[in-house]
Amino acid sequence: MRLIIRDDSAAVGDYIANYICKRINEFNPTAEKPFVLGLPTGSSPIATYKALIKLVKDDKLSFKNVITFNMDEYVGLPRDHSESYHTFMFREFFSHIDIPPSQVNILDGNAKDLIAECNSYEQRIKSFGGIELFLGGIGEDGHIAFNEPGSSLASRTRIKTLAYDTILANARFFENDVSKVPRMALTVGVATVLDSREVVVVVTGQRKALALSKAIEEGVNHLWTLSALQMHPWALIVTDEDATAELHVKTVKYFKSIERVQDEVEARQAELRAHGEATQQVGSME
Ligand SMILES: N[C@@H]1[C@@H](O)[C@H](O)[C@@H](COP(=O)(O)O)O[C@@H]1O
Repeated sequence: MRLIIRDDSAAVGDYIANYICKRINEFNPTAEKPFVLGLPTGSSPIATYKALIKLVKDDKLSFKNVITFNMDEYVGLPRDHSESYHTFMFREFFSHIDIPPSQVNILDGNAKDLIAECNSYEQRIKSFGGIELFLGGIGEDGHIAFNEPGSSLASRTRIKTLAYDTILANARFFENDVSKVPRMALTVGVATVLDSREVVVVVTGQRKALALSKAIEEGVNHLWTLSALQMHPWALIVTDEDATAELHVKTVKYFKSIERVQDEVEARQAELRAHGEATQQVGSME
């Protein structure tokens, strides 16, 4: 796992957007071989979405051959409700980029048969050859998507009852009225996220500091489902300084030093390439 620390959430958003841009452009997607991208909602990824929109507007990135799968959606909230994840995604991202709406996949929390909806979502992901890169966010209790504490680390897309802490945290989007927050959601499972070839998680703000330390400094544990990322061969967490508040100083120093050494290796490789010398591909997958 790699941990990248930036000063604030805007810098985190820029870093992740440039990272995703590089991945999509290197993949060189076509209609026959689209790039499959998993996406989250929440306030944390908004800076990333803003930076991605700018890259599209500057002609540095296109979503024409990208297929997206969102992580989760509330159950029973009308699709056009201002706080549904459908509305959120189009308001904050999809309406501002060149993705054909037919390539957007979001769970239908109003489906007549919710179990069938979850199963067909997993099938749809498989039909595209799996997810290339899953971008995720976390809740204060360390949940990824809506995989609340106690979720099976082998879980797949399913119906999930929300933890009371999450309902309280999300009340800010429902006029601070806890009774208006849906009690259930459809969510991809922890195993669905782990199946993707690469996982990138945005963790910003002091509210997430405890979850971050539990997830990366302690063992894999279903009470902090983000910790399952320790089992993934290609995981990256991008965080701001505020969210590192509960980490040991030595943890922060360690990950900063890894980034510094990686930068040095890449600079050296670029220098060698400039001189026409054969080089090996660099890039750390820990
Ligand atoms: N289901 C979503 C999560 O996928 C998201 O990561 C979390 C964090 O939201 P925020 O970024 O607003 O703190 O909110 C909800 O619980």
